[in-house]
Amino acid sequence: MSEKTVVEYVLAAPWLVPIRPHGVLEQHGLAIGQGRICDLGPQVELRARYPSARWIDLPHHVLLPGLVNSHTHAAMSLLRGLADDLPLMTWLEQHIWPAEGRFVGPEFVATGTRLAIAEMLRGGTTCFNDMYFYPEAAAQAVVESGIRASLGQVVIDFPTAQSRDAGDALRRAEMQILQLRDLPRIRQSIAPHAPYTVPDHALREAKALARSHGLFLHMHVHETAQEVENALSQDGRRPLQRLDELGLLDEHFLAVHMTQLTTEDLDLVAQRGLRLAHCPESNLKLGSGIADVAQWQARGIPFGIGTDGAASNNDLDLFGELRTAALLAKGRDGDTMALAAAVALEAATLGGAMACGWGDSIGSLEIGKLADCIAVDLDHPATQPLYDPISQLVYCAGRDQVSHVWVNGELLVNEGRWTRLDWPGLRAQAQTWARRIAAKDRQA
Ligand SMILES: CSC[C@H]1O[C@@H](n2cnc3c(O)ncnc32)[C@H](O)[C@@H]1O
Ligand SMILES: [Zn+2]
Repeated sequence: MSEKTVVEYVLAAPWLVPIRPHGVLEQHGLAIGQGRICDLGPQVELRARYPSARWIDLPHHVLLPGLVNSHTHAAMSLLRGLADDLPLMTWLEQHIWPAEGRFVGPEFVATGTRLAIAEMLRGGTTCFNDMYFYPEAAAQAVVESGIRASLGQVVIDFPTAQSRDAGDALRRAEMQILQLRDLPRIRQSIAPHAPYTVPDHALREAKALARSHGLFLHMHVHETAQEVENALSQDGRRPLQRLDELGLLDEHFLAVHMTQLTTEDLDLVAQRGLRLAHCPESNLKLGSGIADVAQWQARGIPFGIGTDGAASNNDLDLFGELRTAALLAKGRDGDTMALAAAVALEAATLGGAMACGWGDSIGSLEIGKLADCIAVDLDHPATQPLYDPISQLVYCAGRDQVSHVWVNGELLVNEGRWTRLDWPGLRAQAQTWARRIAAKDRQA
């Protein structure tokens, strides 16, 4: 930090989980100034060092980095509950894609993204990695809300609300990258939807575009067994192998889902340095499979945790997702260490930050990092008595216990209430959309 940074306030709590280094610090505080963490240390020392800074006491709370949602389709919050209990391709082809074709446009995306941001912020998510149409409308919602996001420029090779085919989508992406480039708290990716919806030439172009702008690729890969089987019968290769032969796979590639990996696939993922996004609840609900996160860890493959969209999850609750991830891995393998609590929490914070284009700037509470931070109130029957705050956070705390949320040092949730957001107005807009969508759905 520069010598001149002025400490504006100090957050003080009985427990602080910095993520890096591992462990729990007791009676520590964070000094914040100009949107960054300027100091971190025992409260007695911070009091002496910054006698005139505003002191914010959080007497029953644990402070930790804001959670990072490594994969979502924020605007799909408006399609929550529209089609449940279906496998992926039936869900997409018979319900979601027709609904998106009818309703998606900039207004839909702006309202849906605002609704998703409201839900995510209240639940302790300070950054999300999005893949959806009209990212410029999502960007507007991000800027006005104060949250942080990586927004994907979608590439898909069929007619959608926003483009005719993959070539058209790529041309649009190229222009939009420049439009969104300098917006605050926004980074971007190129997001080819999936191996089965984007042809080789467009994947090569997507990679070239990403490279030329220093962006990462964000793609659904090996989500279901059917995806892999279809690719094998149509093309003779597994999708990952095809992506590798096209030169796409490296540390700037975020592969989402990855529930279907052989030993050879896992070796390739590790060799190429891919980053993965684990979305256990969406994978369960769509019956897609269960990712082998123990093998990911055994090979040192970095990963984050994502909710996927609210139309397949059906919530954007990263605390719930964390718990599902930690429990599911143990049940899958009969191994209680398949995903330990502290590892799951690291994936939902630092792992997500690294996977979604934010490098080392967020995801842990360390001096010099951006001040994205949350307080969870442990004075609740669900989290008492207390032996280990990390255990409480992963195995029993609910998102309603998130009391305060700061992004870039700005307080966006104060004692469980949004500071910037107009909830009655937003709820009315979301309900207007729901009436329209339900009316059409009844006609169909
Ligand atoms: C091209 S914008 C994103 C596109 O993806 C669809 N989608 C949502 N969830 C999933 C999923 O789990 N697998 C594949 N595709 C998904 C969404 O409806 C949009 O059309
Ligand atoms: Zn998805």
